[in-house]
Amino acid sequence: SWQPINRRSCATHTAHPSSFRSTERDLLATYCCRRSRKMCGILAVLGCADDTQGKRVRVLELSRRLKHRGPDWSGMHQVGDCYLSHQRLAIIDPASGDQPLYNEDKSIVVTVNGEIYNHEQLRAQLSSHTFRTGSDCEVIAHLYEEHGENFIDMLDGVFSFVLLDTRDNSFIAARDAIGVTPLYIGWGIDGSVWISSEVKGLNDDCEHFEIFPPGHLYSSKQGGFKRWYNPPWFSEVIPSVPYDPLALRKAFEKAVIKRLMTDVPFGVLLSGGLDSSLVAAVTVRHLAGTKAAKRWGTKLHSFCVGLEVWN
Ligand SMILES: NC(=O)C[C@H](N)C(=O)O
Repeated sequence: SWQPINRRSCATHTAHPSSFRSTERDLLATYCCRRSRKMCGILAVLGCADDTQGKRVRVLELSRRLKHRGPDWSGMHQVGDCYLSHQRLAIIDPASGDQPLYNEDKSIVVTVNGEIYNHEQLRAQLSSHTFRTGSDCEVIAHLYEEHGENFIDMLDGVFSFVLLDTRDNSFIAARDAIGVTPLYIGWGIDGSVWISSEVKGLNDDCEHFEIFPPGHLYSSKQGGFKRWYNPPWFSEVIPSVPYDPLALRKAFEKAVIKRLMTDVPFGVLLSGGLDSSLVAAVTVRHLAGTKAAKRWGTKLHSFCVGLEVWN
C-alpha cells in the first residue's frame, strides 16, 4: 500500500542534533557520531529532459560539492536525461568496487552510500548471477533484477541508494531503517527528481526539496514513498518486551561485530563516554576472529578529539 509520508513517525526515527546535551563530553560524542556517518556521496538527477553536455557538466559540478565524503573515486553514469554520480570512500573491494555499479548486462545502474553487512549471504542466494566486483553494494543491482522493488528488507546494513532501470527508465531510491546515512530528495521545475546525500547537491537546482524519510522507498513507477521498514514494535507506545540485560548485551556485541567488515585499515574514534568505550571494548575482544585482523592485525587503533573550552 502506497501512502504519503507520515512526517511525525519519520521524525521519531531520526536522531536530531538538538537532542544532545551540550556538555563538553556530549559535544565530543556528537562529533564522533556525525563523523562516523561520512562515507560516500551520491547525487542522482532523473528525468530532467536535458541530455546536453552543459547539463552533464552541471551535474558533475554539483557532485563535486560532495567530494569531501569520498576521496577515493568520482564516478558518473548518464543514460539520456538521467544522471547517477558517486564520490567514493572505499571500504569493501577498494580495487574494483568503484561506482556506479551494474548488473550483468548493465541495464541496471546503482549508486550507493552504505555498507551491506550481509552481502556475502545475499551473494550466495544469488548463485545464478555473475558479479562484476567484490563490492558489498553490488548485491542491490542483482536483488532488484531478481525481486523487483521488494527486496529492501533483505538488506542488513546502513545505506542510501538510487537505482535506475534503463529498460524502462524507471528508478527507485531507498534509505536505511533509521536514517544512519543521510539523504535528501528534491524536484526541479522541469519535472526532474533529484536525490543527494547532502542538501548542497540539490538546493540550487530544485524548486522544492525535503529530507528523504528513513525506512522508506521512493518509486518512480508508483510515484511516491512507501515505508519498507515495518518492525512489529513500530506501533507500540510502551515496549511489550521486558528489559533483559543479557539480550541487550548480545544484540550490542552482534551489532559491533558485523561492523568490523572492512578491506581497509580502521580504528575507533573515542569520545571517552560509555558508548564509544563499549564499542572499543567489544571490538578488542572480537577482533582476532575477523577477516580484517588477518590483514591488518589484532591491534586496535584508537583516536580522540580534544576541544578547547571557552569560559
Ligand atoms: N563506502 C560506501 O559507501 C560504498 C561501499 N560500501 C564501498 O566500500 O565502496
